[in-house]
Amino acid sequence: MTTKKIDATRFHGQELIDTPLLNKADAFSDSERTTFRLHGLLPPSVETIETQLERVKDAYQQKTTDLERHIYLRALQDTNETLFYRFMVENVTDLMPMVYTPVVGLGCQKFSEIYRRPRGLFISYPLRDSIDTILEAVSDQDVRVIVVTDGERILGLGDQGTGGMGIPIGKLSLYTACGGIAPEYTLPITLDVGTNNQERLDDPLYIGWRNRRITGDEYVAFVDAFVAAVKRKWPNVLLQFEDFAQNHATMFLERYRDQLCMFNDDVQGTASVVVGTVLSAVKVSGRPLSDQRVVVVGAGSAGCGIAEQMIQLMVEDGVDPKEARSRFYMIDREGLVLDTQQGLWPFQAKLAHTAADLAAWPAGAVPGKFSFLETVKNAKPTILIGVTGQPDIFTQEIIRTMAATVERPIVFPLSNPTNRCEAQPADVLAWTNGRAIIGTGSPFQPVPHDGKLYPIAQTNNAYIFPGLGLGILALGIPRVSDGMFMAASRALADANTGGDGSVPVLLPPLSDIRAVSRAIAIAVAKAAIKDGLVAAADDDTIAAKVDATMWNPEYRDYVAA
Ligand SMILES: NC(=O)C1=CN([C@@H]2O[C@H](COP(=O)(O)OP(=O)(O)OC[C@H]3O[C@@H](n4cnc5c(N)ncnc54)[C@H](O)[C@@H]3O)[C@@H](O)[C@H]2O)C=CC1
Ligand SMILES: CC(=O)C(=O)O
Ligand SMILES: [Mg+2]
Repeated sequence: MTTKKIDATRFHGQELIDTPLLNKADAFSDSERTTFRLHGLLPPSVETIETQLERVKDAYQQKTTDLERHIYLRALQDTNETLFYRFMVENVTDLMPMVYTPVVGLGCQKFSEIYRRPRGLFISYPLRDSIDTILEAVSDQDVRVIVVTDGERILGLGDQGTGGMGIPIGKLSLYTACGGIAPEYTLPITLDVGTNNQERLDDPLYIGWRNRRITGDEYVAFVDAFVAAVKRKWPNVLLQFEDFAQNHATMFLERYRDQLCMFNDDVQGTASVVVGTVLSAVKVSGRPLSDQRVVVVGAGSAGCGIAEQMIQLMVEDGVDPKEARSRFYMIDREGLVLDTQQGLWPFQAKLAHTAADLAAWPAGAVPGKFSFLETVKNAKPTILIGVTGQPDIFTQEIIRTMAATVERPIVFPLSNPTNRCEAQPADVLAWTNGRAIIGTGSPFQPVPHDGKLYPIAQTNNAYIFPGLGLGILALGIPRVSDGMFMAASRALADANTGGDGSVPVLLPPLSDIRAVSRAIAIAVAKAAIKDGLVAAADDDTIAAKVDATMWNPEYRDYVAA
């Protein structure tokens, strides 16, 4: 039995109904209607949330396109958050694709067109001297988690300018639906520094700052000013960077990670979910981790983050650090990343191969280079990961070449949304006669093959950040360490039951995501204690703090403040 919570509010009448965090619509009780002067503003029937949900389900089922479903859910969120989250939590597998990838991608592309009412903060460059004042606009709110983007690399869809706001809103919806973080703690922010997307600039409906992106020192100074203002206003907040362009993601991570409680989801959250899923895939493959060779296609934020955490995993498994690094082959637009390549970012250079490493390989078609296919032929990877945003680059030839030398190829085309995925799971399974062990970034239906149904593991950072955030908030962890991500990966792998073994099952079902997030939160808390970030606590205390932090979407009784 849940205890009914009582909240005090100073809002009355229409203002109370118009506040999505507090609104209960016609579920306000008779006495609340009297206290808050709601009689007459609502029809006489007093309903339960269950009855309201029936109406929501009916309305949702009337929608005929995914974009309409997205708009409907966003409108519900902007009207009655408790009801929205109840609907989400009870139907997470079906609804997550509508508020998150893949449909949020379209939501970002059409953000200005479908814009209804504001949510979160838009901090535009022309207002750069007023950031503190802008943050004051939400000073009523107890902000504990911020997701911030500048909209430059939205999923695999490139620069969406202010439309990128769909991503912080979607990510924070998952913090609540999947991780149990109270919605009142969450704040989406878009840093509007312009856009280089000409279609957006030419669109009369575009709601952003109609300017090309500011760059260089001006841009960095603006982000610095934003982070400094956040620290002043909410010194203990968790700040998640999301969908920044490659040249900024790792740079800001290094710049701020010791200054406040922050992380970059595309670099670290992605690496963490990949490591968690790889741990399960390696079990299925029957080949020990120490014996795996990995080709990562897309040497960007996600790709290099994944490689670094996987190297760490191998090292923890007993492989010599240099040897572990040598097992990774990063492919970018020019083929295999080599140390002779001009213009590598430092995080790419650390993963580059030297000519000496590859002395045994026959020369490539282009002297001094190795194409993706040539690398697959020579390196004989057991694991292939795609994070390029380029659809279909895992061709039949690539997959068949890989599968010729490995019994159970582990193939993870991880780019989002669905139309940016590097390969169709059904093709990969067909090309490998059902031998491939597959993970994708966006959801795919299970694939029928040879009389069996193969589930496709949604290897998305959404399995990690809600639980990570829950652990951080529950214990008041002040910084985010690498150890916390590794603990999250291992907790994710531990939460996987593996099914009956007839087909690869790499991740627990999304329907269990709140329990998974709880387990991740506890593991993250223990890692933070181990890393000396917070005071020691026993297991029961940690679990109790995590449970006490988890918010459930149920109506509270209100009393006047
Ligand atoms: N499944 C998940 O949880 C996540 C998936 N992703 C996906 O990964 C993709 C990349 O994200 P980031 O690494 O942040 O972007 P990024 O821009 O930092 O990196 C992408 C890299 O791919 C390279 N690339 C582009 N075309 C290529 C080609 N044909 N061959 C080889 N390399 C090529 C680019 O040069 C760049 O270095 C996006 O589509 C994103 O949706 C990102 C984060 C999480
Ligand atoms: C999932 C995610 O963070 C991305 O595709 O960017
Ligand atoms: Mg992202």
